[in-house]
Amino acid sequence: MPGLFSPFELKDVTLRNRIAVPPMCQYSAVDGVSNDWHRVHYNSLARGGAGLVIVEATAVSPEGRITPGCLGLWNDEQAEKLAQIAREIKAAGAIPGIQIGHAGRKASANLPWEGDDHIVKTDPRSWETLSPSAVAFGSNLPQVPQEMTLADIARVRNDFADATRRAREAGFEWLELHFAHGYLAQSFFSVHANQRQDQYGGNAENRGRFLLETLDAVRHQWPENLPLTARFGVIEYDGRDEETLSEAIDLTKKFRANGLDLLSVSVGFSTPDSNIPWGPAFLAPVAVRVKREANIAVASAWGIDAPLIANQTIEKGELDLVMVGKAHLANPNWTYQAARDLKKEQASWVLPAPYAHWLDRYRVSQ
Ligand SMILES: Cc1cc2c(cc1C)N(C[C@H](O)[C@H](O)[C@H](O)COP(=O)(O)O)c1[nH]c(=O)[nH]c(=O)c1N2
Ligand SMILES: CC(=O)[C@H]1CCCN(Cc2ccccc2)C1
Repeated sequence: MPGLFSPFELKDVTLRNRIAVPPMCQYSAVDGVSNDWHRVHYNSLARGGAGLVIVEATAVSPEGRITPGCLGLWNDEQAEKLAQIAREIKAAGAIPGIQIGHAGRKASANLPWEGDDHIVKTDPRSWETLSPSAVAFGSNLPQVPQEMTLADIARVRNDFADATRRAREAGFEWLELHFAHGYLAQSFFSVHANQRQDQYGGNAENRGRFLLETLDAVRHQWPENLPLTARFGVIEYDGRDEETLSEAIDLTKKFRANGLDLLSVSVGFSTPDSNIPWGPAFLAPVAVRVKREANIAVASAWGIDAPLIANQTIEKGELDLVMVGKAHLANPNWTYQAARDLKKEQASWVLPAPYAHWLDRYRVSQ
């Protein structure tokens, strides 16, 4: 059986295969509440056969959203609606995951297809953004954020803990902290964004403090028997990569010692002046290095959407989980297609009976 279709056990959770749908914002919420768009979207992905479906970046507070269309988990109405999605993902045979985060200085932005830039301050939809320091990201996100006070830091940390409790009560079985992509937690770790002089800034230990403290607050709310994971930007492609990677691996070892079960390895996106080597599976070698040096289970994404390559990364023991993003937007049944490409004929292994029964028996086309 191809490694890609072998089960994956982590704590008390077993994924039916090594394929995950990573979080992908839908920018379709109102006041952070999910609706039928999200229900149909996540149901179709779960029915497509992936082992794990992670609900998109869900903000721990209103100002933590990237755009006004982002999901939130700061109130009970949002949690109730998301609970239905968690139930439906599970009913389709996938594990329901959710990513929680805070957008930091990248918040208060227009939808990607409506500019992907900061909402002008005179627009009533805009809000003040927060970050470790009053340093703007730049480029399409020029707004200078407010430097967080120690009280702000404590509040946001508690928001993460509250959102974790709601995620658990909503029935999610896999939690991913958004510590990547230039958002708030990544900004604390970033030398570009964090110029604080207090215990949250300066050396790598201080720049990792917010992430570790948040992990600790979350761990006390999340069940010991369910996977607690984080997506973390371990490299910026900003000319400082060896240092960033080394610091990131050290911090990942601390994450693991403090209860993290898996790291979803990603890019920092902390500066517009980066030189990302876009290409098929470009990040896989970095993920392998994190896995080996930090000795933690890893998932990775970024162009790992050719079944043969995806299968290879699992069979060579490089990755534990492959995250297939945009390819799932093009084809929610990507997992079934991968099973066919890898000559794993039994569709019933990846599709629900109403589809698989007929595909197993009466497929006339190739
Ligand atoms: C529309 C959309 C929306 C999102 C994303 C991407 C896209 C295309 N990505 C990144 C995504 O999870 C994945 O890491 C990248 O797309 C790279 O993987 P692929 O090359 O697409 O398989 C993303 N990542 C994340 O950690 N949280 C998120 O909510 C989102 N949202
Ligand atoms: C929320 C989040 O992490 C997402 C939002 C959309 C852009 N994502 C990052 C991305 C950059 C380039 C291509 C695809 C994805 C990050």
